[in-house]
Amino acid sequence: MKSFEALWAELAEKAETRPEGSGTVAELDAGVHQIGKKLVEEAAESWMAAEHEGPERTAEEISQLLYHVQVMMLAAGLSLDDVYAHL
Ligand SMILES: N=c1c2ncn([C@@H]3O[C@H](COP(=O)(O)OP(=O)(O)OP(=O)(O)O)[C@@H](O)[C@H]3O)c2ncn1[C@@H]1O[C@H](COP(=O)(O)O)[C@@H](O)[C@H]1O
Repeated sequence: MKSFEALWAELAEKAETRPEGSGTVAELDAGVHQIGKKLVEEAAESWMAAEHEGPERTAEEISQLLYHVQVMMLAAGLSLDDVYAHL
């Protein structure tokens, strides 16, 4: 099982090393506008799953939302601490 911090470490390394075939690298190259659309889409899908589809689908959609949050953080040049400072 992967934690939020472990996923962050993995994505930050991919952003740095830009391996071939990485969806994260492709998303970062697509830019903040495209990442924002995915973020909103996954937020809406999380909401719909919570309202209509049960806990397992909701967890799946929220995991995708967390992934896109991290991609947006990378695109915005933020660190975990930059965000944690506001929690
Ligand atoms: N956790 C994720 C992750 N969550 C979501 N996504 C992406 O977000 C997309 C989800 O968008 P969609 O809603 O269109 O997907 P869908 O297939 O229609 O699924 P549903 O929403 O309908 O359930 C997926 O197809 C992936 O491209 C993710 N892409 C990658 N990761 C992890 O990130 C790491 C790095 O991945 P790469 O950069 O691709 O190597 C790996 O550990 C991956 O497991």
